[in-house]
Amino acid sequence: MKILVINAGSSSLKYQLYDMTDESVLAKGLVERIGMDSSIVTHKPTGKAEVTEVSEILEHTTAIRKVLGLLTSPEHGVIGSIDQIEAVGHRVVHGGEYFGESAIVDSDVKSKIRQLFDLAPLHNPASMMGIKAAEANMPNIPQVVVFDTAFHQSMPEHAYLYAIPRVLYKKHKVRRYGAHGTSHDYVSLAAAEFLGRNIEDMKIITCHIGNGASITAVKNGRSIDTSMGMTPLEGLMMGTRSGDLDPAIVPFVMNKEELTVNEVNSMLNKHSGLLAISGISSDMREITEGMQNGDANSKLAFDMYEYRLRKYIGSYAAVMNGVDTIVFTAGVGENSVVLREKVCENLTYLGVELDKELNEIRSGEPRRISSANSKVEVLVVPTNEELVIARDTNRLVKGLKS
Ligand SMILES: Nc1ncnc2c1ncn2[C@@H]1O[C@H](COP(=O)(O)OP(=O)(O)O)[C@@H](O)[C@H]1O
Ligand SMILES: CC(=O)OP(=O)(O)O
Ligand SMILES: [Mg+2]
Repeated sequence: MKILVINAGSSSLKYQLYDMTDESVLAKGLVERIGMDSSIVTHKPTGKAEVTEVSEILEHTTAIRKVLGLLTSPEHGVIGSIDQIEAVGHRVVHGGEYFGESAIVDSDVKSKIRQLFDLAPLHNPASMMGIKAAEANMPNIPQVVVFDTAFHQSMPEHAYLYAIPRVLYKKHKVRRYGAHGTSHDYVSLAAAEFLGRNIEDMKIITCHIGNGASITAVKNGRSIDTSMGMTPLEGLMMGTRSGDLDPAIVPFVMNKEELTVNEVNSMLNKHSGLLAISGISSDMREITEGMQNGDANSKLAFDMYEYRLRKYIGSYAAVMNGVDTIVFTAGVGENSVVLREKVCENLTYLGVELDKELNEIRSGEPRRISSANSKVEVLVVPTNEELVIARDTNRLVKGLKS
């Protein structure tokens, strides 16, 4: 079965086409700047040259039409016709309390995703645009949704409730949901597999640190706490998001700076984090470079990012009464040698001992970076959210057919 996986953002659309007979990727790519003056399409067909095109793409339906055109084009394509795509799998960030697992899209599922717009105003409307665009272009094939929040539905009440009037949970479902669950689930299982251990007996801390960043305590294979909250703003410091802050700062700043709700939301989501502190960039590569060139603001941004990550690792060791495995994943976690080194340097109290040479090895495979004497296994496990989405889509669509 050939499955198209779509991860739609408000102005971007990432895609991967899988052949599920061997889980190979036939092509992948990205449409950026949808709705802006010039959109950029980058298409990477396996075994053929990469193409970049600049064109005007005003909305997601056109973006998908463009992608389908590239996938079937004689020059850059990898399939003869759109009919070869048998299903589409979508990443949806927020599934609220409705979805503990993936689902086949129908009108009820769409209505629930829409009801969650309020809880994830930056993410769910974009997912819905992706779903609608896929339906418009491929009306006769099943669509599956895979939720970032699903893996975290196992959190106990004492971890997911906020200490605010309970009526807010009853009336508006204000609680912690977490995100990146597809990734935390995948890398924790891959870590257990790599170590040849049963995940049921493990205490794992998974650090998914990319553009968005979150950390999860995975005990006996289940998420028992995670740093993202009702929305993907809480927790770690991120590229452009503040992460944790005193909630009293919000009304204070709104008042002093005469900001609207939208403005303060935008400040915390898009103009904070590494970008705000460094004044240079949200990208950890540029921060590291700045730090190495002696830029004090880049160093401060790096130090704050690392410090906050280490605080969470300590607190999740506390909530699980110990930790046997720490996993680094996503853009920063998989690539930043220096961040992993700085974090581990200060975890010796847990029995962590980093092997600096192993830490410097670059590879796309799961690997150990702790020494043989370390009491805690420290691993780098490349994440693959798209593959999980393709697998879930495959499983659900096969179920539909049988
Ligand atoms: N070699 C590297 N060193 C440090 N950071 C890196 C490196 N390569 C990528 N990154 C970081 O990874 C981030 C992107 O992570 P990724 O998981 O791809 O994000 P997302 O999926 O949220 O867009 C970039 O913003 C960059 O900061
Ligand atoms: C939920 C979230 O933060 O997603 P991303 O890392 O893709 O921004
Ligand atoms: Mg990501």
